[in-house]
Amino acid sequence: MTLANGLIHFSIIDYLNALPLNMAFKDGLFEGQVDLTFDYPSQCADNLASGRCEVGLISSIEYQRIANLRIAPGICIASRHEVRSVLILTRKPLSDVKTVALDRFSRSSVALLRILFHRRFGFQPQFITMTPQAEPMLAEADAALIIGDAALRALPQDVDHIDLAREWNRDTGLPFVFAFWAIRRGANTAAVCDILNRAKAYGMPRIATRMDDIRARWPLPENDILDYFHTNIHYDLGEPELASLALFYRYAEEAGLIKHPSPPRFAT
Ligand SMILES: C=C(O[C@@H]1C=C(C(=O)O)C=C[C@H]1O)C(=O)O
Repeated sequence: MTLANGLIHFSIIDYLNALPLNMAFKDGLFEGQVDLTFDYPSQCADNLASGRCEVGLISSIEYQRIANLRIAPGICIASRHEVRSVLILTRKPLSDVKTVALDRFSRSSVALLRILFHRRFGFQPQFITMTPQAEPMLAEADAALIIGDAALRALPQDVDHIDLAREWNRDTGLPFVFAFWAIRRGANTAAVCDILNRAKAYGMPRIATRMDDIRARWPLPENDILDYFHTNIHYDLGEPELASLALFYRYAEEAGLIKHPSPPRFAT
């Protein structure tokens, strides 16, 4: 489905972690070719599923829930050790947690948390889904899952912070792939991949030169922002990331979160 005006419709995450991938879109590099919607991860996936967009930056788990997608090769939002922005805040050891408030904008991290409970403890706590705000979440539940920009804000320090990428890496030795670009069947995949590759090459080298603008929107210390992009998050989808995705999908199936997983298929 190409929209009536001939533009390709992209649904894009607007968290700090997506900036290296979306800066070129924001700077208008593809004006006249693309139509943009900025949304939360869960909504990007829903837009792709419903056909409201042709290309979405979506939670990796959603690839298994939406038919006929192709993944843009070589690009993802992933973390090797600590991601810093996908956190379980908890007052109790996880084995004692009975209720978890889930960030309503997440899908991959929700699946990752459920896999962690399934594999480590063999039970699922009760879940409620909430807007990501630590205090109200922790007033309702023993633990809270918070992702993205909300996890980078000041958080209560009198609770434990568990970094989900670190937990995954401890258990598997692998990075974790939170999100990637997925393209609906019928879209011009060559044109889309060209845009996405150009956007990826454009964003990262400009992060350091845009620091004032970035800090106006995300008021964090400059070094924290640079560390986040250089140490916590990475954007290359290669062999370790593919191995990780295969394991993530297998565990998700074992935990009853998805049906038999299809292997990742890439756009050409
Ligand atoms: C690393 C992150 O990855 C995110 C986590 C997602 C999810 O849990 O579904 C989706 C997109 C990414 O923005 C983050 O938000 O901090």
